[in-house]
Amino acid sequence: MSGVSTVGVIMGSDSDWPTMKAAAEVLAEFEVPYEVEVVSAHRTPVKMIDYGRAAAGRGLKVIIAGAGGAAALPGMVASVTPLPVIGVPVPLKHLDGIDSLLSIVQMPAGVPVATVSIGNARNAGLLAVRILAAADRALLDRMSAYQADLEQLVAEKDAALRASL
Ligand SMILES: Nc1c(C(=O)O)ncn1[C@@H]1O[C@H](COP(=O)(O)O)[C@@H](O)[C@H]1O
Repeated sequence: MSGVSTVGVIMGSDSDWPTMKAAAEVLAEFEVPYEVEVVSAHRTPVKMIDYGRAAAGRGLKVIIAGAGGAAALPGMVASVTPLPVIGVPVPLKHLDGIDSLLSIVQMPAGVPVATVSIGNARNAGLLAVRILAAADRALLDRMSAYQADLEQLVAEKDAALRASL
């Protein structure tokens, strides 16, 4: 992951990585340069503000931010960067991620954070690719091919299911 990254994947704790790595995997699949870093609004507030303020200037185009529990990170980062931020609610032992989901999705007007479903970091990666693809014809074509593959996969599973009846 050397050179200029296009997507920043950040998370409140290293313990979020088992959930968040799915976002990194998608970015790798689509050959989108990305970086990964632990940044916490609660535990490392100065680092979080520095990261958010510097992100666009460093060449990042999208930030994916995952956090569990009282998930301030996605919204706080969104407040200090003009870049699109995608929040991933990370499910923890208590409350199953509902707390995180509500923390991320209930942003005040003026500071948007795109929110994916609980634990669905793969969709965060795919959404980041779509945002980038809006201004990148080659990436747009790859996203269309991915969608066609998905459709094909469902058709094959449907055929296999009906053949087993
Ligand atoms: N929600 C936040 C923030 C934040 O929003 O700034 N910083 C850490 N955390 C979350 O705390 C949980 C437990 O962290 P530990 O496993 O390190 O105790 C993690 O899911 C993390 O995202």
